[in-house]
Amino acid sequence: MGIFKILGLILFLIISYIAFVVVVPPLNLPKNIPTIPFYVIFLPVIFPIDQTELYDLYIRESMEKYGAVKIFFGSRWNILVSRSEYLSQIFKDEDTFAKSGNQKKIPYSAIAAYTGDNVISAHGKVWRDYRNAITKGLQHFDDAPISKNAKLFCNKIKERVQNGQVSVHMGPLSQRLALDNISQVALGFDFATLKHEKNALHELLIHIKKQIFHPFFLTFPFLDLLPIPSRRKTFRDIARFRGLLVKRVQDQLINNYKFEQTTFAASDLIRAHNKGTIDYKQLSDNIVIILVAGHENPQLLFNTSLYLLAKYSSEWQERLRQEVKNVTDPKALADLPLLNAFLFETVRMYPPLNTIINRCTTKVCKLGMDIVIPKNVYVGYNNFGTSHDAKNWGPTANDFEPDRWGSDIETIRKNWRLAKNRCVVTAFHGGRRACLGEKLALTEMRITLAEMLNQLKWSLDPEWEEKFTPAGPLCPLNLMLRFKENVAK
Ligand code: HEM
Repeated sequence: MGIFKILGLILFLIISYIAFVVVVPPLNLPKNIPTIPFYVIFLPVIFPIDQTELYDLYIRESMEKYGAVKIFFGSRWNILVSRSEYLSQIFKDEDTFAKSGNQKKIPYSAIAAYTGDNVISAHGKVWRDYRNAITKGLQHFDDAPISKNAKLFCNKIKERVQNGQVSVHMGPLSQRLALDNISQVALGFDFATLKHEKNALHELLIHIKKQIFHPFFLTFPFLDLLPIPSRRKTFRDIARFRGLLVKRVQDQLINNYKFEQTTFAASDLIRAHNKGTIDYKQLSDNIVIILVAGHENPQLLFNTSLYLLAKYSSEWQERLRQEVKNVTDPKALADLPLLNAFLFETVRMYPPLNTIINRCTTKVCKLGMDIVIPKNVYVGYNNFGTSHDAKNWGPTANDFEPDRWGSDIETIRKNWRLAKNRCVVTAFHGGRRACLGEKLALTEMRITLAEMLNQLKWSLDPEWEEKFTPAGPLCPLNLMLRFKENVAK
């Protein structure tokens, strides 16, 4: 056999192997749940379809019938769950469905280099050490910077309106707001992107995020193992960003010992580092994750809230405007029925983190009564599926109806707690691993939306195509809004 024939045969075998691994789930995965065809996950790359449409067309029926499906994602076959009973089991049985984030799943990838080993993805004692360090700072915080930033944010929009800008692209502006909020509330320094249009750290962040969340490398992370020059540069840029970020915290809190007198989450992390509970890399990883989770997730929810208030402007924007107009104490916003029902419904309709696959089975186990899952299988959850399932939410599951939460604040709060406890809204996870930033994120929403409702009126730009993101975080895609000043204050 000639050399070309041998090479051809080897190539054929490699391609067949890859095709077999991608096209067909491993034979040991449970047979009694459906398989979503492997190509489904690639459709948004080829066609203009968003993830809510993708879910409705290709996943919903199987998911609602069986509560779990097999799905190809991140170079492997996973089990994706949306039935509340299964979620409740996964959230409770931490030891069997152990957290296994990117640092374990794809340690060689750019995304793992970015966020490292942190409180969201760690497991066991390491996780407890991280969580103990940051809980207090994220639960008890000063909301004054949020109010100040909300005013700066409104001024930025007004400037654009006064300069004749017809519509505003909300993504970049809301990222500035979210970065300034989390850096001032939890990390003890000011990112200052609202004050300074040009901001080197912000520009570097935008640049590396584009590289990290490149759909191709996210789908095939093993490509990060190859010596591709542009990807090597991405790794260097990530290291530079992390170094600069930690230096900002260091200059602001460590070098002048300010961490000793402050209660920022970052101050507690520094104390844990000084006591030897965590090492320098763990300190850096957790500073990075506070910035990442602490700005991206509220930014998504904020954009979705603005979108829904624009879409239902005559009803919801006006009702909320009336409700907030005489409230002067930001803390009192937490007691307003309409504002809170609106926010809970927004989270239900469009959970900012839609699909999360970061748990790995530590042994052969049973999900529910009869889905047998082998060891070392990644299991994730689909928040959109859970909160749009008629079994959980009745025939109006797909409709935006804030009134479903109740009409007085006690009932609304009770229903929110119940929805989380019953795992029919899992947007903030639940149980021991529940999101530590829920209170902070909702405070940001209330304060900023109230400020905006008082100062501005907005509508959807008629040119904007009403679509959500194709994959990953869920929010309106490239949202464009038109603003005018609220003169009848
Ligand atoms: C709308 C905003 C937010 C949403 C929807 C959200 C959602 C979530 C979700 C789904 C998880 C669990 C992730 C998983 O299963 O692996 C989580 C965990 C976490 N979130 Fe958030 N989050 C938000 C805002 C924030 C903010 C502002 C912070 C502040 C830093 C934050 C900090 C955390 C932390 C520390 C955890 C890990 C908790 C643990 O495992 O012990 N989140 N969040």
